[in-house]
Amino acid sequence: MSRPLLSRPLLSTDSLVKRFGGLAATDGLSLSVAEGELHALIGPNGAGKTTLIGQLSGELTPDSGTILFDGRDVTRLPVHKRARRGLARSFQITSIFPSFTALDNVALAVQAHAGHSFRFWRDAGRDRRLADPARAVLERVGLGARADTRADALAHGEKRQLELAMALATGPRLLLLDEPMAGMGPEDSARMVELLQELKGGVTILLVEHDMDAVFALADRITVLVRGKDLASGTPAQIRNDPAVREAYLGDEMEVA
Ligand SMILES: Nc1ncnc2c1ncn2[C@@H]1O[C@H](COP(=O)(O)OP(=O)(O)OP(=O)(O)O)[C@@H](O)[C@H]1O
Repeated sequence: MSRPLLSRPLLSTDSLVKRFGGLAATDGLSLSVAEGELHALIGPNGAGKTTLIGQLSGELTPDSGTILFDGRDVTRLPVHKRARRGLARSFQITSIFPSFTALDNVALAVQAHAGHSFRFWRDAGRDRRLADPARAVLERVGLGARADTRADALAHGEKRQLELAMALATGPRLLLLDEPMAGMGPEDSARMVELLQELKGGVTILLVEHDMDAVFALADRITVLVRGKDLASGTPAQIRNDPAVREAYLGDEMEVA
């Protein structure tokens, strides 16, 4: 049974196309993400998931088609203007300042979003207007006890939690998460699933993830991308039972989901 979208989608694409030379990495894709849902995007390597996220965040410009966010056309809007409107991509670990504490890193993200022009940005964590909300976000992702630890002393899983905290600190309405479990062991993955479970509903999430157990545990809806096209979209149960999906992609992996 398909779940109707109760409201207009928070994010949608219409006939989106992105080519790299002769290859259509995004090939006429129309996708919609409803407010409040956790929508997972899966597909084999090279299916075009990262390319799509890049276009949604504004790092890549589509060749044609449109992207609507909250009813407005953002197709040509730069990254920072989309972020201002609440469309945020989780920061990559490379954007963490390694010699700063977890708190300072999050405080800087709060500051960047608030648009304050503080002069001493190295001391962002000492300004209570930044530190208080930053601490709250660190608590939310389970890093409260690590606030004063330098980022480079955090374990890999904690760094990914920190990235998530930095994205949440910008107060997004929709979070784009590109493989948040990548490189994690089973314990950290389980912790991240728990964390996303807690965030679900409060913020709309578009999740790209290869970990099928995580995807099927978390997603309200799943879109399967193959060669830049939407092979199938639906609830986890619909996707699990879709013969075209099983044939084209999931095969045996579905047995464990
Ligand atoms: N900058 C680029 N220049 C040329 N080709 C690219 C570029 N970025 C991506 N591609 C190609 O576009 C296709 C889609 O790549 P993309 O990284 O979006 O897939 P993906 O689904 O994210 O894959 P993976 O699961 O392996 O991360 C691939 O064939 C890839 O080689």
